[in-house]
Amino acid sequence: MFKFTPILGPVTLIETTQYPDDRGFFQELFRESQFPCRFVQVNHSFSRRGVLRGLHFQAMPVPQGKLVTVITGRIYDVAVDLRRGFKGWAGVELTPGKLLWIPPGFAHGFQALEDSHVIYFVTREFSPQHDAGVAWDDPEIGVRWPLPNPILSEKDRKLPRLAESRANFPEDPGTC
Ligand SMILES: Cc1cn([C@H]2C[C@H](O)[C@@H](COP(=O)(O)OP(=O)(O)O[C@H]3O[C@@H](C)C(=O)[C@@H](O)[C@H]3O)O2)c(=O)[nH]c1=O
Repeated sequence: MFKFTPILGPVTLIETTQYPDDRGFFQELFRESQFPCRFVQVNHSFSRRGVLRGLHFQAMPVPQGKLVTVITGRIYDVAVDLRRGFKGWAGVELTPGKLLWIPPGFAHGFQALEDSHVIYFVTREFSPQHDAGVAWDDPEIGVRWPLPNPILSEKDRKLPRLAESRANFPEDPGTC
């Protein structure tokens, strides 16, 4: 069983039913009949508390949709609407059993609120030549990150602001 809650346009929070018993619990994370997107790659990253990854997207013609969740820990997950220019952002806390669907055309980033294992299913294979992003702290976007002094990758420290990267924006990224 899944509960779908729209967060920002097509960005959707998905809550899955957990079936606890003496052993622990069972949950479905994805079922094609409930959510008809095709996923072609599954990623796993581990982040220590305070780590911030983002804001990333895959440029045209290979934009990626992402279905993100945590296996252990807690993250603040952020989607930024970059379809035909910046249209807003949304953030939601994810814990095990909660997933966020981030469609193609949105940049994605998260900050780990605890040591967290994150997994996400993506709709296109990773293409290093199309790997793109915008600065996590771009004031034009104005994401309110929960923890100060984030731990960043070298790459994320150098990402351009929106104003310098508009040419990369996905114009018509499709829905899935
Ligand atoms: C994303 C990705 C990275 N890599 C490699 C490239 C690099 O050597 C190493 C680490 O890559 P990064 O520093 O880009 O990893 P990371 O900063 O975790 O990038 C990820 O951030 C989150 C927010 C997303 O939304 C993802 O799509 C992805 O962009 O892993 C792959 O082989 N396949 C992949 O799909």
